[in-house]
Amino acid sequence: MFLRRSVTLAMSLKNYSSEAKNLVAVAVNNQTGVATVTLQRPPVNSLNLELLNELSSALTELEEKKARGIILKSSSDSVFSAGLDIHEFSNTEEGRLKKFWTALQDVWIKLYGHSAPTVACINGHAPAGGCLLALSCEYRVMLKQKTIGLNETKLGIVAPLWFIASMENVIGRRLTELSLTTGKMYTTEEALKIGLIDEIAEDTNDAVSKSENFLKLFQNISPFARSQTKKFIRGNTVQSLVKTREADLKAFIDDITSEKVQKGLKVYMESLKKGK
Ligand SMILES: CCCCC/C=C\C/C=C\CC/C=C/CC(=O)SCCNC(=O)CCNC(=O)[C@H](O)C(C)(C)COP(=O)(O)OP(=O)(O)OC[C@H]1O[C@@H](n2cnc3c(N)ncnc32)[C@H](O)[C@@H]1OP(=O)(O)O
Repeated sequence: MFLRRSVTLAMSLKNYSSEAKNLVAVAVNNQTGVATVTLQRPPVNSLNLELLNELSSALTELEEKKARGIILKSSSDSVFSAGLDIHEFSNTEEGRLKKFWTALQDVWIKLYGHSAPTVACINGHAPAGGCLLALSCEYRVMLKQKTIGLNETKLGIVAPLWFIASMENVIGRRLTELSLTTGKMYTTEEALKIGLIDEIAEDTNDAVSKSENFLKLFQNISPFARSQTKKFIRGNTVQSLVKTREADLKAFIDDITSEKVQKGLKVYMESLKKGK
């Protein structure tokens, strides 16, 4: 059993916030060193700039404090995350769109390449950016009767290459192509069948317990050997974004601010409201 450093043990329960509201809560189990990171932005945990900034800070701190595992979950049993907050796409505040996309890039780079083993406890629906967060983890446990997928084409937008790579590295190129071009949302049972998720859970307690069981696999593995191996496997995917961040940001801003995409998003948001 490899012991954790005492500095990690000092970290118990902490909320991260740049505002009065806490959109991400982090609780570390002092016995195991496993951190549970909970997204808590009702009603649907849509990812806005503030939430992404908090998540990014939490991931940095868990890297510095050498967390022994990370479980990413939602405070709601209905939605894991509805993906990017669509209101951010029409935000006209100067520089915010740039900050928003940069924060998303930061979160993905940190989560995808984190030294700690990571599990997505998908205790709710996980469309688009919600699916991206889950795909960035090493293992996925999902509640039954939910949905998951990269549905960007349904909104008339194009998933960037790093979204595609995240999916392709889990389910392979052929299924990724089919899934993304059709904007397919998979049910939990379908997702298990194609390997998009690893386990199905009855409820959130069961999902957390299954996530913890996955992390126990590493109890007797050297953290250095494990994280270095992960780096070898994931390094190229992370670097492909790190090296092209500016071009990726420009492509996002050009695409999302185009008249055609803005019109499509407006129609999509209206259809979401009508769906009630
Ligand atoms: C050409 C070269 C291009 C190069 C490429 C470069 C860049 C590409 C450009 C852009 C890429 C951008 C990538 C985007 C990824 C995303 O994540 S986009 C977001 C996609 N998300 C969705 O489609 C999810 C939509 N939501 C739902 O399906 C449902 O809400 C739900 C999650 C299944 C939950 O259902 P439930 O019934 O519980 O809740 P409601 O539907 O009633 O929703 C409650 C409330 O929340 C609002 N809402 C839902 N989702 C979002 C969201 N994503 N953002 C903001 N707001 C959201 C919904 O409208 C309701 O609001 P209310 O009516 O005011 O109560």
